[in-house]
Amino acid sequence: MEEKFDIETELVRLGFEDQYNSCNPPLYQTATFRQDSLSNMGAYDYTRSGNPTRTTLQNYLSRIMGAKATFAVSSGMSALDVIVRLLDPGDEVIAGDDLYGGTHRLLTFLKNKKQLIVNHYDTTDTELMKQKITKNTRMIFLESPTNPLIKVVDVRSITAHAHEINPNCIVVFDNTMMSPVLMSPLTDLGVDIQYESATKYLNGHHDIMSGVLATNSEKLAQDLYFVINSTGCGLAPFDCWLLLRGLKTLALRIERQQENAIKIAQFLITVPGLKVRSVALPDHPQYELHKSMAKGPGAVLSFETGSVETSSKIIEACKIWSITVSFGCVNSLISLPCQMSHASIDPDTRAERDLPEDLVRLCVGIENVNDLIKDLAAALRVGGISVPAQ
Ligand SMILES: Cc1ncc(COP(=O)(O)O)c(C=O)c1O
Ligand SMILES: N[C@@H](CCSC[C@H](N)C(=O)O)C(=O)O
Repeated sequence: MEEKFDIETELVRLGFEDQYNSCNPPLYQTATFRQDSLSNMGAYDYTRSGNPTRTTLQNYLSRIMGAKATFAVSSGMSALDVIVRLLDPGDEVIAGDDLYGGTHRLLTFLKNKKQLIVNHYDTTDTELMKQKITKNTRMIFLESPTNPLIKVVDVRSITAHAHEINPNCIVVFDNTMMSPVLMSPLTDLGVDIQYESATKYLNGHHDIMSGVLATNSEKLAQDLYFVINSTGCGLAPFDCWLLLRGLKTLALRIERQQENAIKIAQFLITVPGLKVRSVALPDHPQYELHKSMAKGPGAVLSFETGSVETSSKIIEACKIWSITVSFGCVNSLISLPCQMSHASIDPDTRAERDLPEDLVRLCVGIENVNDLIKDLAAALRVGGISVPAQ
């Protein structure tokens, strides 16, 4: 059996074979492959069905994610689209009430078309989840920590319970907020499918859109591949190549982003009047639960100021923090989720789910942390907030 190393080593080791021993994986920028003869198609015929650069990426991701099979597709949302196609009309699914806005949008679209029965619950309430999961629950969608409220879900208990009630229930976990460096839901928490928006940490440079799906079930792997090949959402070769390049520095980037994020959370709690949400802070209500599932808090945090006007002023006064959706990139981003990433959740639903309109989300990058804190402190003052001298 091939020796397996820690993820920091696996990320730079790549571990692929090339006829010329090239140090980096070759880019097979081709749509089609010639056949030797009519009867011998060879390993590849058409890039929608498979491409060697995509195979290199997928094998590498499988080692990193502890998966039997991994697939790279054109975005995080297309990963979710592939997953929901495994369901039959009328199937019952359970989803969190603080899922990423785009996830909520796709599930609501399918619900409104009467293709699925979708019920949203507070997935941080494990007892409630245990009551709601029945033998008819076909799929459960979980995220932890949630984006943008940073709520933590007991993934292990919910998954074990779901499998006990219905062994065919597919538990799907969106690991975009943590990445495989910080959390291994497939191997450690027992979920059936792990997916991530690789547009975020995995790539880390905001120059491609991509999604990855991973599973340890051969049956699910076959079904997922069938959908990917049939719909043609497999990641294009050049984007696979860029993702391979970005992945090599994943552990380093996360380490630095997380270190900066912890210092920023510690700075924000010294500012009177702000309600800070971060799993880096021991007073987070599920600090211990998060620690039991992940190796660190990640680099996304949020805070409330008490008014949308104040939050907007702060966001617009930042010089280093750019007003941008997304996260997981090397540069620091600031946003107002209700008007940006989560605008696709209608205002009534946002209010019902206690998603504060003034919530500011910070996605911390690799810059000098003192510069980031100074910039944020100056912006908070522009917003009329008194900031203690650092
Ligand atoms: C938690 C989470 N999951 C999935 C997605 C979808 O990923 P993508 O933008 O790559 O389609 C996003 C962001 O877009 C996200 O924040
Ligand atoms: N206009 C986009 C918004 C993308 S949000 C990206 C990211 N997941 C985040 O949380 O910032 C859309 O309609 O999807």
